[in-house]
Amino acid sequence: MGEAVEGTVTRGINNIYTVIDSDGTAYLCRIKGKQLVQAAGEYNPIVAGDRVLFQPVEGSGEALILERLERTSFFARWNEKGQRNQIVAANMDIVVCVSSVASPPFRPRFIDRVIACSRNVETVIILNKCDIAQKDAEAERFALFSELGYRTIRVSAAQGEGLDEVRGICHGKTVAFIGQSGVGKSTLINALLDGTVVQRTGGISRKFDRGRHTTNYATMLFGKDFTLIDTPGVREISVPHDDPHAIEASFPEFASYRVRCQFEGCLHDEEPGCAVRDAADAGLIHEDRYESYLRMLASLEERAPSWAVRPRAQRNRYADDTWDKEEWDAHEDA
Ligand SMILES: Nc1nc2c(ncn2[C@@H]2O[C@H](COP(=O)(O)OP(=O)(O)OP(=O)(O)O)[C@@H](O)[C@H]2O)c(=O)[nH]1
Ligand SMILES: [Zn+2]
Repeated sequence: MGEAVEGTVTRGINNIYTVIDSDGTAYLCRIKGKQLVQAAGEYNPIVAGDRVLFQPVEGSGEALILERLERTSFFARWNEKGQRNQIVAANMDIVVCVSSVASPPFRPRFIDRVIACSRNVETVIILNKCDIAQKDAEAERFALFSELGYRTIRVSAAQGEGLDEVRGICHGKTVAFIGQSGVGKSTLINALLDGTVVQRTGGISRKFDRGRHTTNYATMLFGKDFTLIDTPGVREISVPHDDPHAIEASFPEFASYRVRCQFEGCLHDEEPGCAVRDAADAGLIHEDRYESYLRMLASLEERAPSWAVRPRAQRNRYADDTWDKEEWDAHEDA
């Protein structure tokens, strides 16, 4: 066994992970002892972008992963089938949400959810297929994102419009691309890489790559001066089950009102004296954004697994002022 070294996971397929070391040498890895202490009870222990400590088996090109290092950021979603939170990619500098003017139809609430699933990382919003005419109401809802402080870029991947601006934000960064199926994410990524993808995974990983898996897992791709994490296109996205306040944090327009809510820890639904709801009623917060927020909150309620703290239960605790931090922590640990 060689010495343990740090590396970056470029992808994982069926418990076989490709990890590159600081020289760019690729190793095929399994997890030592089948389970990582850091990942007990998680849907998937390691994803593209993870930093790991691994131990090469000399001369074999293979290695064992010993430890997952702490993530600086991640993209998480609720996996309906697995009934668990699923980390899709980790340690990215930017999440790019790719949406489209049409086919599939523009869905701003999908974008809202992508923002809520992006943890500790900036979300940049791309509107693709701008060669197709957009309805005024949809253009206005899209423009709202930049008014709220998000970077937005209008592109046509097919016609090459806006790509330089996308390259500009990717420069020197690791950028994860998330999008609904059909928005043109692959077309966009191919255009960005423009045939310049630096193949760093080596030939060895191909023997494990049976093709059909490739679109089900996130994969790191190396461009000339940026790194992309391509993620599978999805039809739906649900926010992860964790502290409901994490969702609220993805609505920056609530910030100036929430401090005036009657209850500390208000989730801005039916609580008495909610300043956020009042602001939405008065048209100071865009009604569709508020509705989008309420739906995310409701999804935590309706689809909550047994271990999750339900927002309503939490609100009731606030309301009668018997909120118990220790109880919350116990749920979190379970
Ligand atoms: N009009 C127009 N069509 C585009 C544009 N970009 C992509 N398309 C088309 O949209 C369709 C879907 O493109 P893909 O790149 O395969 O979409 P995707 O998001 O990778 O889809 P998944 O593989 O399902 O995740 C294709 O028919 C593309 O030709 C664009 O800028 N304008
Ligand atoms: Zn409130």
